[in-house]
Amino acid sequence: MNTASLQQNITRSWPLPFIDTSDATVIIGDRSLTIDEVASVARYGTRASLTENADIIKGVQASCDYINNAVATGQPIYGVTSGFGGMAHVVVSREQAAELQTNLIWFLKSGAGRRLPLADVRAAMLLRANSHLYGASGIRLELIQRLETFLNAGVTPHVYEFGSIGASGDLVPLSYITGALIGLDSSFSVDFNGKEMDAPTALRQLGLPQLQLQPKEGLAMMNGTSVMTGIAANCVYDARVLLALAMGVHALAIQGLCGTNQSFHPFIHQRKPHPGQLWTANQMFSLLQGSHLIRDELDGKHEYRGQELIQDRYSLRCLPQYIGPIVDGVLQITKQIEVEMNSVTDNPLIDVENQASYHGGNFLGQYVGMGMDHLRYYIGLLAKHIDVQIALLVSPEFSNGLPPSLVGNPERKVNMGLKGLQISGNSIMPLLTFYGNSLADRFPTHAEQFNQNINSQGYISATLARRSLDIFQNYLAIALMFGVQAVDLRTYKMAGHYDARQCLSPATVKLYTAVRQVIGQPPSSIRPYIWNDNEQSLDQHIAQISTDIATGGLIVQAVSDILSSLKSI
Ligand SMILES: N[C@@H](Cc1ccc(C(F)(F)F)cc1)C(=O)O
Repeated sequence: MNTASLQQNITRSWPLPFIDTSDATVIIGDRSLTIDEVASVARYGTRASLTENADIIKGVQASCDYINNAVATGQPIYGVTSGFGGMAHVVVSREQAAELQTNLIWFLKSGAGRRLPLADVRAAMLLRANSHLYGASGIRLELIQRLETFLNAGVTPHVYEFGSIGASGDLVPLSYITGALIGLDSSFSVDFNGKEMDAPTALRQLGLPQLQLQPKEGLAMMNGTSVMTGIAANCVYDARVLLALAMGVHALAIQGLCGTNQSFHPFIHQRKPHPGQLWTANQMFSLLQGSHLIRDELDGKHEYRGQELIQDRYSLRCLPQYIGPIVDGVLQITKQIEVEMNSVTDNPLIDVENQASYHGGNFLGQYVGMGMDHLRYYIGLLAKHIDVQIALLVSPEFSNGLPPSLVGNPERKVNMGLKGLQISGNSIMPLLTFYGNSLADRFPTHAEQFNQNINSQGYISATLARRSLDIFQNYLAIALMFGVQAVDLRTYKMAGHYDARQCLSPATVKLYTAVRQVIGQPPSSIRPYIWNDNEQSLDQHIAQISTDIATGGLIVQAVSDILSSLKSI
């Protein structure tokens, strides 16, 4: 497929510098998928192939045989020989069993708003196929193969951003995927490698016939959490990258503030050994190692420093205790999303071995809803912490001697330094904590004739997480600019020149240099990043850094060690 055009059309594309996608194929069905694999197929066009394992394929067929037999013998099974939801008492005849499934697509075709990013729809298709290969859904291999064909050919159905309450999974969003997959009608449309077209035309171009749904197949396709889980998987991937970057930002800020490394001493953290706290302290310890800009007090010394406090303020000293629970929380979400990705999420489920089917509710997306609620909450907390580090940096009372608002050249009296940049950041931080509000607890209790009277709102929660991550990316760009200017000015105070590379810890030189490179302003010993206010456009720098982060560029690569270590906790 033409991945270049796919990437252009993905609203936000994040190349994956840490995944080797060269001649890789993600096999679906043999074993559990990982978040990296989902992101790799969804964003970068890595091939996805259905397993060839004969037992799995037999299982899929056996679940269809079970359904066909149940219909032929007139057994009462929800959604196969009955109406849907709050109308599940209606008996549907054998003759109408197929029509019931196609009709499901039609009445669910009620999405609203903008379109979902293509990468999220691709993740959803991959996960739907994965779920169906467990052989508990009663759906033909031929339909599952269509998901594979669409993915590998770069054909992505258009899906709306509104429509799911995350209860019967994502009924409305999945109706668009199903309608396109079978070529139901020209009102279903797709992106075909960057070209918009109606679904029947896309099928013709793929050389595929339109398909009639058979009993249970519509329900199997639409009754599930795959869309919200696909969005969530992409979001978790991004959140881990941004968490690693936030650690890099703090390491620059601590050096800019001439903080101590004593607060990260292993002795302290081994006595309160939460995994996230230990990881954070250990990372910060390494990130500051070898720095000439900090107070190196690992030997336990601490001295009076005039008007400066004998120990650092909480945003520095308690950093591991503050970020630790966020790290633990992100890891917990990662695990839960991975379980959801590798689950069968429809209803009823068919137990081929015992020739039985069970009515249940695996489609309820509460793990995703709560997970994405928490993810946004954690992003808000991370942003708030960075906001206070910036506030310390610009205030001479708290910055250990940096100029007010980090003005570069104090001789030019009209220079006001980074005031505007701080205000811009201050406009973003409250939005991120606002996005940290929960949605899962605000469900409509009366949904669908009181049948779906508890629901997760997981789909919208996941789309909000996507938005929050996009905003956070801009915020981190601003924070990095503060970090770079602060370490330049600190270098001047400590060493009499502005080239921070000579004084920073080796682990943060990489990040510092990457930012300088991205904004096209190499480090210099004779001037800091910002000397006079009128010598650069800060908004352009924010945009350049944000784009680099969004595309997994130099800046993200500069924190790859932190990211890998996060994945191995
Ligand atoms: N998740 C439900 C299936 C279901 C429920 C409702 C509707 C609709 F569209 F009528 F509202 C469709 C499918 C169940 O398995 O119990």
